[in-house]
Amino acid sequence: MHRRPFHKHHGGLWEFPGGKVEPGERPREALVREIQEELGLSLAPHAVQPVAFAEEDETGNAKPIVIMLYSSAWDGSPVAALEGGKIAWFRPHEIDLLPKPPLDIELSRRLFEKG
Ligand SMILES: Nc1nc2c([nH]c(=O)n2[C@H]2C[C@H](O)[C@@H](COP(=O)(O)OP(=O)(O)OP(=O)(O)O)O2)c(=O)[nH]1
Repeated sequence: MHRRPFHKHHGGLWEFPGGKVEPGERPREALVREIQEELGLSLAPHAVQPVAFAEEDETGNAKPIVIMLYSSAWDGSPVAALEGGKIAWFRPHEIDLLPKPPLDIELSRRLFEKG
């Protein structure tokens, strides 16, 4: 998980690492780029699999946010939080207890929900 830098929106909260999709990118390409930029990890695009998505339910936001969660296999270890904040590994029950932004709360529920 990545703890957002304190000066940013939702600062100090723990989120799934990632970032915004740029124009002309597919979401999974954005994820591969962001994980390289933020963590120094190379993901193979074909190893990236969609898991869930969560969307803001409030109306009135000019740019409503949708976050897509993917899982992936990888080689190596994350280098550091290269763009600020902090990274750390947690077990599912620990992720439940972390302070998270609203959509990451929703995504972690989906990720760990039992069939
Ligand atoms: N992870 C997460 N982000 C959220 C939620 N709600 C919400 O408005 N956001 C905002 C915070 C950020 O502005 C944006 C996520 O973009 P990002 O991961 O690239 O964050 P960032 O602040 O580093 O981006 P930037 O604007 O500095 O480029 O979405 C939420 O529930 N979870």
